[in-house]
Amino acid sequence: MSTEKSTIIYTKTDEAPALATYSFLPMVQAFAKSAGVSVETRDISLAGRILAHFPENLTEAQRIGDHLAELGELATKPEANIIKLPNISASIPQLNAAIKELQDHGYDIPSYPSDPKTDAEKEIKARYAKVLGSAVNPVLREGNSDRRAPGAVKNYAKKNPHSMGKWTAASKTRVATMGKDDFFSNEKSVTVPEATTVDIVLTTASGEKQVLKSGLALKAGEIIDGTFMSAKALDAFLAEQVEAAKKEEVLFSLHMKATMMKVSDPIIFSHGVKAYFADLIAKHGDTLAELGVDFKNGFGDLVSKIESLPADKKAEIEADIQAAYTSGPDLAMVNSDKGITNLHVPSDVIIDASMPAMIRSGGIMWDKDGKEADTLAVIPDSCYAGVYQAVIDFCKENGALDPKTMGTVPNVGLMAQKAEEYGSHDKTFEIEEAGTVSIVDADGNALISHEVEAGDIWRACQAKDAPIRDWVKLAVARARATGVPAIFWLDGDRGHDAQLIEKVNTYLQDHDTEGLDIQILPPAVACKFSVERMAKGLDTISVTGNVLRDYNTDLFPILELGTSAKMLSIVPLMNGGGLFETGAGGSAPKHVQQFLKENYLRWDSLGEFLALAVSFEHLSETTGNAKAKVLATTLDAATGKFLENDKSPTRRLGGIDNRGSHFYLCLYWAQELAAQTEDAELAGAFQPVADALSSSEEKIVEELIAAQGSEVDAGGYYHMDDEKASAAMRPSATLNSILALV
Ligand SMILES: NC(=O)C1=CN([C@@H]2O[C@H](COP(=O)(O)OP(=O)(O)OC[C@H]3O[C@@H](n4cnc5c(N)ncnc54)[C@H](OP(=O)(O)O)[C@@H]3O)[C@@H](O)[C@H]2O)C=CC1
Ligand SMILES: O=C(O)CCC(=O)C(=O)O
Ligand SMILES: [Mg+2]
Repeated sequence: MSTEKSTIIYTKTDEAPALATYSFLPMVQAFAKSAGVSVETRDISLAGRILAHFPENLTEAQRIGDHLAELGELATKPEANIIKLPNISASIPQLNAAIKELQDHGYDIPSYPSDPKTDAEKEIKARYAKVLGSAVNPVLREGNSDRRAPGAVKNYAKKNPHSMGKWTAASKTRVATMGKDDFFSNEKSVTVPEATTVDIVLTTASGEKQVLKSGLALKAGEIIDGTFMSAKALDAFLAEQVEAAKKEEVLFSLHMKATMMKVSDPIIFSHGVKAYFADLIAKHGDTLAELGVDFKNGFGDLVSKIESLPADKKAEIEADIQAAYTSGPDLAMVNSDKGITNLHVPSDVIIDASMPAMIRSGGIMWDKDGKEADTLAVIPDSCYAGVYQAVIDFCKENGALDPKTMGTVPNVGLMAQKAEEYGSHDKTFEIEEAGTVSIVDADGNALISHEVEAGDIWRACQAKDAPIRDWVKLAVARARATGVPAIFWLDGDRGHDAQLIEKVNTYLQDHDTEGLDIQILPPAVACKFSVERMAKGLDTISVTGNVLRDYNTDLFPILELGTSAKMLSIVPLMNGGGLFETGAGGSAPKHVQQFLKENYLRWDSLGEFLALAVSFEHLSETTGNAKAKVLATTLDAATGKFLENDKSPTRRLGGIDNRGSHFYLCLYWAQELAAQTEDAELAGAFQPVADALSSSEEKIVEELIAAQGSEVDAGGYYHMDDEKASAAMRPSATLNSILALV
């Protein structure tokens, strides 16, 4: 064991998790200090990432380093110990809002040039491209994913079940997917035996060769895929679904992952907007082109850009928008009070959370009047759509699942080194001219070729061999540790999965699988199998690729626990370090809105508590710091007590919120530390803290609750003012003074 400095990195992110950090981090730092552990922050918030890319525009005092790049490097080293809170994966509307706020705060950064003309503008756009979409997680995730609901959390959910909507056989909700001419059906995949370098080349009908990407290095044993979605087929499919939703009298809803699939999915989203507003766009095409409306940013781009039109022209378009709403099917709404539809902003409806939330609610979404209605959930590509249909079918047949009795479906996900679709951004292209796209190796051999037409979306993905081996190993380890069946969700009829299945079968032989139940099933079948077991109270590990890792770790937790924020989310880094993600959910923008309006933060930090305990434990193992081990076990015990006593934020003003829940965690943690007998020094140090917190309980809770009820100023949304936000999140003078003594 080395005796290197014990350091944990705690990330500064965005929105609700960032607010929670102002309250929770000082507590963590105070407790960690007693074990000689320093907890340092690094800023990977959207605002921080923007500023890091424009140092020359900023004063010395305004500059911040590229903390994301720094952590990306750290993640490849054995000493890495990083606690990662959810951050914004920005769409262009979010990026623009963050830039505007920073400019208003006196930061001289450039606006986002959506249509760059000069080289300078192109360079700015390229810098912003590094900030857009899911820019953080792929950099840090140098390991595969182990996400599960710990026993204490699962038991808490069984005892305190969240409400579930009713499901009946009469529900008209269903999933629509292409099933042909899409990424699933066109996928071709090969495993390269030796390391090589490939180019992606489009040969147009006239024989001209356009290199779309050159010098893509592949390692020996790496899987590479190529596939495309036909734009014509997509448009025909979407037009049919608009018709179908109207005919079936259900809401039209489109579910994409425009943040993580930041190249392909905004394009698909734009086709969705164009399908719904086809007549409007045909009629006003010239005006919209002049305005530079880009439907990849959603219908909201039109809504904001027509503001600059003369009043009569604007009114004409607005009337035609209303006509579109009247003649088309009702749209699922994101916010019916504000008239924001499912098609307004591509980052508002994110499939991993939107589909489970819809299923949890009994298959309903909300219409323009805020009324519940069944929905046609449009998921164009058919790689994974069948998973949701399988759950819907089950619920229609059997009624809603019951959180009091249902089993759990943890996940082991392949994601290291930008595996699969989530690593495809730099290899995804909207084809400009018909021809053949090929992946050509160093010897000039075409490994994969596709005939494409203009507008088709072509993409390549990679999955490296070492992460796949590691993933199989992790799956076997989890199956062994739990004795629960482990199902690989892989479809031999899909190009990529067929390659993966071969590797899985090979690498399983490296392990002792005697007595374990390990199966390989296509995703929809695996889902049906798992849900049927779940309903009987049985557990089943889902072992999946990167996309289903994302989908399943919201789908099952949202059904089981109400939210994926309560998940334990561990990324054992391949070089020995640990990345501990907090929960599996997003950053819940609506929590911030509520906080600013009424000084009440509903965010549940349970994910942070769980991550912190495993982080201390990992630290104790890698550095031999025995006190860190005591912090870990006492924190786990405190979290158990926290759940038992139900000290999570209540949902109403006047109950304890996020800050109150942090206080209780602190109290229980101090009590556990004082009571343990492993380390007398720690026990002695925390006895007075526990006593002080305990005797001041009433006063502290009163002070925390007294702060609620009125508007609060955090100094910003994307770029908060540390002093103001900290003051707002630490309103109990009594609690602060006790913490100062730790
Ligand atoms: N790892 C990461 O960094 C991730 C980041 N994101 C980012 O988060 C943002 C929003 O994402 P989206 O996927 O829509 O999810 P949300 O953050 O909106 O979460 C969905 C719902 O889950 C519940 N919820 C989530 N977290 C908590 C919590 N800690 N406490 C209580 N309830 C919670 C709430 O549901 P209810 O009100 O029904 O209880 C919430 O409305 C986006 O900017 C996205 O890019 C998203 C996923 C992961
Ligand atoms: O990186 C992102 O954009 C979101 C990540 C996510 O949803 C997940 O990891 O579950
Ligand atoms: Mg997710």
